[in-house]
Amino acid sequence: MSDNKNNPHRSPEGEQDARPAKPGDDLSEFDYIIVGAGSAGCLMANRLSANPDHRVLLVEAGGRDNYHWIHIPVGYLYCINNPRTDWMFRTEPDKGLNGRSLIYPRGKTLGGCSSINGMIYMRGQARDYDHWAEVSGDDEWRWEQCLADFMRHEDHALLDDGASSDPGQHDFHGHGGEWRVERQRLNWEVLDDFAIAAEQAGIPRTKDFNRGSNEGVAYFEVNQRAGWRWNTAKAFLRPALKRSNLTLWHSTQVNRLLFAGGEQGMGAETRAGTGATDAAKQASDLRCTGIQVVRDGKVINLSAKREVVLCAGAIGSPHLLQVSGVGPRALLEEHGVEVVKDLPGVGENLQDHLQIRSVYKVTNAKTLNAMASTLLGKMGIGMQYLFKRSGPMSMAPSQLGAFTRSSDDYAHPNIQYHVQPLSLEAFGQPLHPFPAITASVCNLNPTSRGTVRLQSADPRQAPAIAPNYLSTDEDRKVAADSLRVTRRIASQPAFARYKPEEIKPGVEYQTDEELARLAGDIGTTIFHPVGTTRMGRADDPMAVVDSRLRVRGIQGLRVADAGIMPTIVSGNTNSPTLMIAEKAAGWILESAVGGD
Ligand SMILES: Cc1cc2nc3c(=O)[nH]c(=O)nc-3n(C[C@H](O)[C@H](O)[C@H](O)COP(=O)(O)OP(=O)(O)OC[C@H]3O[C@@H](n4cnc5c(N)ncnc54)[C@H](O)[C@@H]3O)c2cc1C
Repeated sequence: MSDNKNNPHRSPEGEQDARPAKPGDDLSEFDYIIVGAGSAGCLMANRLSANPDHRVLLVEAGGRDNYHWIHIPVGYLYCINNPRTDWMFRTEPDKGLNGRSLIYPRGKTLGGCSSINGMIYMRGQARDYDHWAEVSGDDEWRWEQCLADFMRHEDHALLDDGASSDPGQHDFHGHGGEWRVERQRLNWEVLDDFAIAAEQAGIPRTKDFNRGSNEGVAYFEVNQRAGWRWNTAKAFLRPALKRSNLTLWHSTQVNRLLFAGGEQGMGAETRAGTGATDAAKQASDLRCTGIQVVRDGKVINLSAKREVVLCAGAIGSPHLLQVSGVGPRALLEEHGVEVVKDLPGVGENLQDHLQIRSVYKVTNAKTLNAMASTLLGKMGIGMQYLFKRSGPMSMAPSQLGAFTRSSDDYAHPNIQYHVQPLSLEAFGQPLHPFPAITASVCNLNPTSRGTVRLQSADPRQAPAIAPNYLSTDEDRKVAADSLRVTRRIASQPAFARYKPEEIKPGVEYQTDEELARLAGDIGTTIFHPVGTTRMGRADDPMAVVDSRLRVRGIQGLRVADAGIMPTIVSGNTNSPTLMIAEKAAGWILESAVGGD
């Protein structure tokens, strides 16, 4: 292909990502094709391309991560709900939220959600991973094994000097990897006192949330480097792009997966029936052979000799599977999609953390509301960042964290706090004109389950996202109890000097029923959708992937992103997703060596 415009190795936006073809290269054939350059996809591209013999293509729907607000931490506020960086999804009206529909941010740029997220470094609890091992029947998912994969790519700032006064730091943290973890660069007196109040309310101080039990209160650690956001594009992708065997196509949406084989060729299962013998035959025959993209108005098919790896996230991966004919038969047929493989679990089992944001108006306190309300204040904030890379512009939106129990019914922490020195009516709205803090609390282990379902056979049309929040009695009870825990903390002596006034949800509401309804009024996503392509044992009909993340009944296809979590982790989901990708990459490379 001499015409660069039609050369699939050329990025649509310029030369930077183009890779010169070597003589004899088939320009449409790779060993591995990775769909999505988000949190998982960037790590995956790095690992698979480390062997120069592997030709790897990474395809991302969003553009480059060259928007300044991606890199300045506070810019999070400007990346959410911005079509330059966000898919701009909305949820279906949700009964548990009293009929409200939420904006549902998902990163659409290199780095994916890691380019627009809150940067909190959190692994969850050991019991989360031990549970995955039980559900999947594979001890590789036990906490000890997962810990090794967390540490494999970690670069913890407390180990920068080669030693730490805390010996535990070496046992639980890595250094020299790509994924930078630092302490935050500012603190707030009002949050310091909130932490003391939490202690007075019975939540112990912790020095590290990431050793298997995150119980306690502390400032979060963040994925930043010297005051800049550290997204996965910078960490994993940029260094790998120097390799001539890695090709990146950004601004290119994958429209569907391509298949071959099965009982009667592509789409066999629809025609061949679903008897056990057929299923066994398809399991050995049906193969994902590549992807289809549209570039410059042209349909291009690209083939993967070894594997296609889906890293399109908990919304993008099930949607792509469904429009490609892999999903619940009835749903696909309803939308006129030919069934390639009837997998009822695709798009089911959506889990998310619902944050319930209590707002306390305070007096005698410095908060961002007041600082950012005057021109002088704004200039001061700008100067602090310019000269010291600190101050509110370096700020992760949630600074102080706490993990505790909503009631004595729980043997382990089942709620998480994100405490912010600011308040607003809703994301995208201005800060309140009075000093206030927000104590956001979420149920870490919700029992409500939602769905992601295609609405059309056209891959460009967004799927219907229905989280189904607060749809179980247990979740409504935890919501009510967690609001009571918030009140208990705010009423402790250490916080009294701020004369906290609960303006949301409002002290007049006290019963379980009232509080659960209010949780529905003020609850919103904390941006952690997972579970929609979940892993499980062979006899689990709703499992989409096996414990090594291979899509059931289809060769050459894996999912390695947040969607594979059978149950949501008890904490933020970004670094657990990287751990998943790290494991998956290891298995993919092992298969390559074994000729699998
Ligand atoms: C606003 C926000 C705040 C958050 N805060 C935190 C936090 O502080 N800490 C934390 O741990 N977690 C946080 N999270 C969650 C965390 O970032 C995600 O769980 C994690 O990034 C998911 O990674 P992923 O690889 O599964 O998906 P993503 O990072 O979403 O990557 C998927 C990629 O695939 C691309 N894609 C999708 N479909 C296609 C297609 N058809 N063709 C080509 N490309 C496609 C997308 O554009 C995207 O780049 C937050 C998330 C958001 C949105």
